Amino acid sequence: MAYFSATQLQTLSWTSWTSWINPNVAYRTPKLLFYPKPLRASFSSSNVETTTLTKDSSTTTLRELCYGHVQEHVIRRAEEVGYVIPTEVQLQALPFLFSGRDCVLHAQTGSGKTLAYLLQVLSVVDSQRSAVQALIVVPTRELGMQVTKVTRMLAANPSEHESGLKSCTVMALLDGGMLKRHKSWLKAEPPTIVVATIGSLCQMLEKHILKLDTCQVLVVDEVDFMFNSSKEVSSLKRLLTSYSSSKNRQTIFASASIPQHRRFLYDCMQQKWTRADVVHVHVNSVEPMPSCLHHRFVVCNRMEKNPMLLSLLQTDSPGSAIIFVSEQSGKSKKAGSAPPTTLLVDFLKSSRGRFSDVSLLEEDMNFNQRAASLSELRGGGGGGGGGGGYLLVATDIAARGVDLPETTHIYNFDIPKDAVNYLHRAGRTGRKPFSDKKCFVTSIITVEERFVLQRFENELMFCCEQLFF
Ligand SMILES: Nc1ncnc2c1ncn2[C@@H]1O[C@H](COP(=O)(O)OP(=O)(O)OP(=O)(O)O)[C@@H](O)[C@H]1O
Repeated sequence: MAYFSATQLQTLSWTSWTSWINPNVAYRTPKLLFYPKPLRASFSSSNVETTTLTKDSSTTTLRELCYGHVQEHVIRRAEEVGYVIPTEVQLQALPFLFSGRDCVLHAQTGSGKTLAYLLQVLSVVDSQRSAVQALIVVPTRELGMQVTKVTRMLAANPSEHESGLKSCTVMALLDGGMLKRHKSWLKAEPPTIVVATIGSLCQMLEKHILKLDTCQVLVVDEVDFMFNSSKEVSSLKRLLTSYSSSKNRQTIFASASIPQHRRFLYDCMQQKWTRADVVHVHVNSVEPMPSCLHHRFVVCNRMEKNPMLLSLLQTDSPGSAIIFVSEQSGKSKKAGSAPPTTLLVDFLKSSRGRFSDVSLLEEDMNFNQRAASLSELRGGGGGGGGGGGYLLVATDIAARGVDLPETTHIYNFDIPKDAVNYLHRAGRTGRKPFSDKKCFVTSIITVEERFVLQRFENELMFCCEQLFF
C-alpha cells in the first residue's frame, strides 16, 4: 500500500478521484488502496464541521427559519407556491448559511438544495443597489433556466410600485444565450443576481464586462460535476481563486453526490476555494438515494431492447417517464449513423400506441429546441398521451438538476456510466419532498452488464429487483 505525505496529497487533485466512495460502505475497489488510512484523518471533520440534526424540528416552519433574514415578500411568495415546511437540508443548512459561513450542501436529489441556497442569496442582496451581488454557477443551460425561473419567482416584489422599491434583477448568462444583449445590459445597469454557465461567465469576466468585486455570495451547483468536467475545471478554479477571493465572499457548493467528500473538503480549504471554517451539511449520509425509489432491472440481449422497453411501458403505464439513452459515440457520428436517441424516438412513434407522442432532449439539438422540449413537458403536453403526462427520451443532459416533479418512472435504456450517473438519473424521479409515493427506476441490461449494476447496488446501497417477461 502506498502512503502519501500531506504535501504529496495536496498535489493529487480531487478531480482525479472519480469513483463514488460512500463513507459507509466496506470498500472493495482497487482505487481504495490509494487512500491511506492515516491520512484520511487529515481530511476528517477535525477542521470541517459536519452537521447532524439534534432537535425535533418537525414543528419549525420555513417562515420561522427565515425570520429576520429574508424579506417578508420573499417568504410570502415561497409560501404561496407551497414551500411552508422546510426540508431536512433547508432545516440544517439555513442557520449556517444565514450566519455567513461557507457551506457544502450534500443531500439527496430532489431534497431542496436549490431553495436553501436561493433563500440565502435573497437574504444577502440589496435590490436597490446596482451591482452584481450574487453569482450562481450551473453546469447546463437547462439547469440555469430552471434556477433563473425559481429565483425570479421568489424575488418578484408585488408591491414594487406602491413602495417605490424595485425588485431585484436576475440575469441568465447561459451558453447559447444572447451574449451581445447581455453585454449591453451589464454595462448599462448590472443585475443583482447572475445565473451563469461557466463558459459564458468567463467570456464576460475575461473581457472585464462583468466584475465580481461586489459579489457577496458565490454558489456552484452540481459542484462535483463541474470539477470532474475537463472542459470546465480550469475556468472554475480561476473563478474561485483569481476572479474573486474566498475571503471576500460566501461560497456555497451543492450536489447530491460528492465522491471522496473528505478529500474534497480538504481541497476546498487548502486551495482556498472556500474559507477554512466551511461547513459540510451532509443529509442522509447513509442513504444516498431517496427511499421512495423502487429499483428494478430486466435482462435481454441488445437486439431485444426496443421491444423490451415497449413491454415495460405497456405494463407500467407510467404517469410521466424519462428514458435515458447513451450519447452517440464519435465514431458513429463520423460514420453518419442516426443517433440512438432518434432511433428510439422513431421506434416509439411507430409503435402507434399510447407512447407515440414522445419528446426528445439531447446535446445535439439547438438551444431553442431544447428549451421548447422542456417547456412543453412543464406545460403538461408532450408524450405519454392522456392525463397530461409525458414521455421523454433524453441523454445525460437531463440527468443533473433538471426538476420535472411529475416524473414517476425512469428507464435506463442504456446503463449509466458509473454509480454517480445512476444516482442522478434515478434522482429525476421521487422529487416531491414530503411524498413517499413509490417511483420506479428500471434498467434494461444485458447479461454481461449485470455485474456493473451489482457494483452500483453495492456502492449506492440499494437493491434491484429482477423483472421477468
Ligand atoms: N420546502 C419545500 N416544500 C415543498 N417543496 C419543496 C421544498 N423545497 C423544495 N421543494 C421542491 O422539491 C423539488 C426538488 O427541489 P430541488 O430542485 O431544489 O432539489 P435538489 O436538492 O436541488 O435536487 P438535485 O440534486 O436533483 O438538483 C422541487 O420541485 C422544489 O420545488
